[in-house]
Amino acid sequence: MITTQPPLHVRHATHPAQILGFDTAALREHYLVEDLFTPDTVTAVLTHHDRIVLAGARPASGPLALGTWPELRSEYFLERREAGIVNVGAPGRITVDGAEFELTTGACLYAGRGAREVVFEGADAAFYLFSAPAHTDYPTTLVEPGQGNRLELGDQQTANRRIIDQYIHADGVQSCQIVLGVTTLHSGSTWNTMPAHTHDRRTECYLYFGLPESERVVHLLGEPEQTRHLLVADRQAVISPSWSIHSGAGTSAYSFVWAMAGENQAFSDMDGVDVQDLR
Ligand SMILES: O=C[C@H](O)[C@@H](O)CC(=O)C(=O)O
Ligand SMILES: [Zn+2]
Repeated sequence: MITTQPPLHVRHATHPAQILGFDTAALREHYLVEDLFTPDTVTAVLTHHDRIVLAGARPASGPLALGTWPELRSEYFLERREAGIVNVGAPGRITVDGAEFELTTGACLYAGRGAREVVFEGADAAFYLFSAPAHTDYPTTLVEPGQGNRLELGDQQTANRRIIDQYIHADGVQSCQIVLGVTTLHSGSTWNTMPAHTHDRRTECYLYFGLPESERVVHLLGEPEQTRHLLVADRQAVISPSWSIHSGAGTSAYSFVWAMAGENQAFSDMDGVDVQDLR
């Protein structure tokens, strides 16, 4: 069993006034998460925005165990936390306290508070984990790709035709805080989440995947009236504080895992912004 785990990268929360003075490097340092998927390693970032932990696990040459980090002051990672995990690589397996779950590409596993041992397997699997503090235990549950609640949004005319699969949400797999799903763009569409929105009660993170290596997503962030952008590659994540829009246009079609945590789980609790009001 491999348990390679570099130190937890801790990122402090930021105020919307700060982003106005950030140059490209500072924007990337605060909001972009690169290099989550190092072979035989669990890599993690803690953001103080809603105390979310983002992690990547790549069990390349054997089973890889999820450990904890000293900053969490916990005996094991899920002692006071829950996690939503999506496989963004080739099929693999996750074993949670002895129970085995096979995850095909795009499958989602909810691991509830109290699960002591989480082990990842699959030479070409790549597991993306989104975790938030939890106040009670909910059962560990697998959702096959496309088996959540499916929404068809957007239009080919506005280049934003996309499928939103909701997996962990109020009417689906139960959780304390996490709301999570996968959005997939139809071929020829480029825009996600346009018209854009904020939701002051939750932090949201996107993990882009299925994007060819030579392509990029131009991801918009910041307050709606003063936006900034990041150029994002495959398997990179973006942290959007509650005050930030989160929307992107790819140079080709792509998918992304969107996941939120905070005050409520109401998916429709968003403050929409008209396209012409963005700056
Ligand atoms: O709060 C919800 C999230 O931003 C995403 O679900 C939006 C999304 O996937 C999309 O519109 O493409
Ligand atoms: Zn959102």
